[in-house]
Amino acid sequence: MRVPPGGWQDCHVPEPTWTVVVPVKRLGVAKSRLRGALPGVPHEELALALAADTVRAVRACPAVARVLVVTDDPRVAAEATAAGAAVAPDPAAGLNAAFRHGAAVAGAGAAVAGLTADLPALRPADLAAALRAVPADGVRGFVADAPGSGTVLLAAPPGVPLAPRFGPGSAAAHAASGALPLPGGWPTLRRDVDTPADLAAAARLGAGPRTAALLARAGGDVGYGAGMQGTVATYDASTRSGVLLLDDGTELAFPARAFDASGLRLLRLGQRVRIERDAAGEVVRVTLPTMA
Ligand SMILES: Nc1nc2c(ncn2[C@@H]2O[C@H](COP(=O)(O)OP(=O)(O)OP(=O)(O)O)[C@@H](O)[C@H]2O)c(=O)[nH]1
Ligand SMILES: C=C(OP(=O)(O)O)C(=O)O
Repeated sequence: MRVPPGGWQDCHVPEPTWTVVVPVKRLGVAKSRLRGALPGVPHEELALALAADTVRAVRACPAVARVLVVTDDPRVAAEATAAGAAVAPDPAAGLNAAFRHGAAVAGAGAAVAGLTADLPALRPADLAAALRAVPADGVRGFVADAPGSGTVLLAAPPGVPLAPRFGPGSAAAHAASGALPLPGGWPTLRRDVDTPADLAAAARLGAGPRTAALLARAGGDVGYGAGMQGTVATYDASTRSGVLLLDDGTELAFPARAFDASGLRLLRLGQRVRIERDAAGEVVRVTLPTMA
């Protein structure tokens, strides 16, 4: 038997090649639950790194023919283009509209998968295995996130509308709409990053280079904001709540219980404070930097 010109790999039946749609919010409003997760790192840098690592892994996935980033953010668009992805404008009507628009740009005959842009530990092999597990018989497949309630991937074979139902409780919504939950482990695919605790989990799995560089810049720890500082922008003594201004210029609301936990009797506007947050990103304590 003669070896084909490209070697024996030329004998493989070509696998379906997917167009992967990756929507990314404007960086200033993206990933709000992660604000302050990495002390000393501007929030937009972190949101950009999460998306850049996600897109990089998708580009490196052998089952993927094309990556389409749906965004209105100029920095995200520039990075996506440099990474070899196509960019489509955000219809500015929410996440599902962004997915639908990406699927429409991909074309009716394409195999289209929608993927969230917050998967910094994603390995191309996990994504390839999930895409290969999508049945070819007209049924959509989806992959739930690690907690099980959300969705990280929704994939529709050619000719099947993507019909995305992302948002709170999306795993149940996708199942109810007839999509099959894909059963693999794929830990780096399921590890979406919404909170500081998720970021720490992604770091343990092995974050991509952009996110890893920011983790290193922050000293290697996701501190849940411990050690983070800011100033008091507003304080309402009647509700004991207010808004803090972080050093990167972003605002963070704090509830009464965070003030109550401080033992302070009042806060002054412009006062410098130390901020402690829990693993979900909520402010749990506001103290003076001099307090133990
Ligand atoms: N293009 C686009 N992307 C979106 C939109 N809403 C959410 N996304 C992206 O969808 C992915 C999953 O959304 P979420 O996990 O809720 O992220 P998020 O809304 O940035 O984060 P939070 O502010 O913490 O809720 C993220 O990668 C977002 O960038 C939207 O309206 N347009
Ligand atoms: C939008 C979603 O993401 P998250 O729950 O991560 O915000 C979703 O799971 O559908």
